[in-house]
Amino acid sequence: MATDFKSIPIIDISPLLCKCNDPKVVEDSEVSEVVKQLLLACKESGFFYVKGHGVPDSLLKEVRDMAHKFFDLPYDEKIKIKMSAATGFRGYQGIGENLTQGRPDMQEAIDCYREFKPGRYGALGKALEGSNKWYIIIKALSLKTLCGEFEGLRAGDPFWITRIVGYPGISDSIVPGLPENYIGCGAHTDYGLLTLVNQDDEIPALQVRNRSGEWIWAVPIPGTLVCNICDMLKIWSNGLYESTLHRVITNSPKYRVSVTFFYEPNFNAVIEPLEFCKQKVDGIKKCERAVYGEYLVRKVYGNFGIEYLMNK
Ligand SMILES: O=C(O)CCC(=O)C(=O)O
Ligand SMILES: [Fe+2]
Repeated sequence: MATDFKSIPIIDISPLLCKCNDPKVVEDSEVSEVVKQLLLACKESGFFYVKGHGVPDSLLKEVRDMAHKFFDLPYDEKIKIKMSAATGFRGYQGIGENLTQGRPDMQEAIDCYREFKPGRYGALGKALEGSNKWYIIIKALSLKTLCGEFEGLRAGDPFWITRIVGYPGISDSIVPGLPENYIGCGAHTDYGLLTLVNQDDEIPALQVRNRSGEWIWAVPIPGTLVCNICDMLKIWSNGLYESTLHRVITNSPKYRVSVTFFYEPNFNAVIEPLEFCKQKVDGIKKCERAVYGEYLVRKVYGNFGIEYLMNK
């Protein structure tokens, strides 16, 4: 359970980046300090900003600018990369097509998933077979270089998802009958391990819920990425780390974009609380096991209303 945090910490991870290949990294006091801050954030709120991450500001902005350009296109252009069950749920979805807990979100988006050979993940993986579309995806995945060294080396075969999301400003909205503060994305937790959010400057929209139920703003801080712990990492840590509810509120007339990179476990990974995390609470198992791919596919079907997609 998250604590009653009132703000989200900003953590400068540059010592970790500089020294991660140093054989004496575990003895380094600067690195220990970063690890201490990360541990605290993972336990207290499950959210933190990172700075000193090594992704140039200009690249983060270029990706957001490209997203704005795409969403500015006429609808007929955008649906040229339309998402459906037939595209492996990859591509463009219009405003209100994404559902959170059955309710339409006031957003449009492009979804991309790691590409893999048809058949690689058997019957379960079939739902997500397809190829990603459009150039921005390549750019958005520049963020992936951050995680690149994990692939094949440390994490084995991680899955990933990228969402490029556009939230129309209040007055621009083409959807009639909206409430005053409308929901760009309903309250949810993320599915995999770690999320990195590259959000537009100057438009507060992302909110994170603390234990008392208060919504704490994750206001944009230029040059930072917002990071949050996701469901699979919560299970692995036996609930030591929090996968915290968050949502996106639109109360600005400005169009906002966010580009989110979700770093995930292997598609077939069976996720169970790690032994040493159970030992911290007298061996008690606090989270149920999950198979990541099953969990993801169930969520994807839930988000888009499978009958709706099958009939399109
Ligand atoms: O737009 C944002 O700031 C975050 C979106 C989000 O929470 C998500 O896509 O999972
Ligand atoms: Fe999220």
